[in-house]
Amino acid sequence: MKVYNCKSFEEMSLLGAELVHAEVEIKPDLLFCAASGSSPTGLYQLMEKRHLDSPDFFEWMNVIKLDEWVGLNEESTFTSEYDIQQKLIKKLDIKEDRYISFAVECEDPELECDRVQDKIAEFAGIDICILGIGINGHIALNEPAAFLQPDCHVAKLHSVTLESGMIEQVGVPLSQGMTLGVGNILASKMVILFVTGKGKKPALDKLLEGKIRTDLPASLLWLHPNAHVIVDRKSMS
Ligand SMILES: O=C1O[C@H](COP(=O)(O)O)[C@@H](O)[C@H](O)[C@H]1O
Repeated sequence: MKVYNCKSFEEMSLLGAELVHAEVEIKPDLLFCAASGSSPTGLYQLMEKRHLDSPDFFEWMNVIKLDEWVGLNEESTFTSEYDIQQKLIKKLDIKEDRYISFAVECEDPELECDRVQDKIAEFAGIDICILGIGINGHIALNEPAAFLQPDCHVAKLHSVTLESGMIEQVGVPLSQGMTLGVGNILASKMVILFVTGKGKKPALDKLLEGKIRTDLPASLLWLHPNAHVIVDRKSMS
């Protein structure tokens, strides 16, 4: 795992964009896993800029959504779907047949996770996995626990996640999410974790201890040969 200390959110995002763009140049039809939330926002803006400069740069890229809340409806602006559609899919003109996504409204979330797991297998895995870190050290919705799950699964949300600002605004009680598992993340050819935002310093400090622990799911990235942890130091103070 390689750790980069950046002076600002902008520097962090620029470094992430350099890594992503270099991979897309080599493999234009790669499978890109997109996290929702605020951490990758700068990266997505730089990808949009690249798309505006070279409209065919992302033409063959495939995208998969990292996670989704269970219990929201398609009209909600709090879904990961809404976030990723607005920041990435629409901005890069990603075609529907190049986008894999946990459906927001599904009768059986477990079956939906199986469907997404099969889709990943069809692609022989993810090429680039973009992650943010939760205040409690979660990656995607793999929450701190005694055991972590390798494949796509329905996750019970941790109390710290439930207390996060966004969930409190949703207005409906949430308790679960659909998420890629830690096996899907670790099997990705490249992982980029953005560490930025208020309240993330304790999780970062624990991560940098270098111990692999299931109560800090991000620490599993120490096992990955091509994981890039990009820290916005300004937001850590
Ligand atoms: O709960 C979640 O949090 C992380 C981090 O969110 P951010 O807004 O601080 O970037 C996010 O990456 C993850 O997808 C989401 O499920």
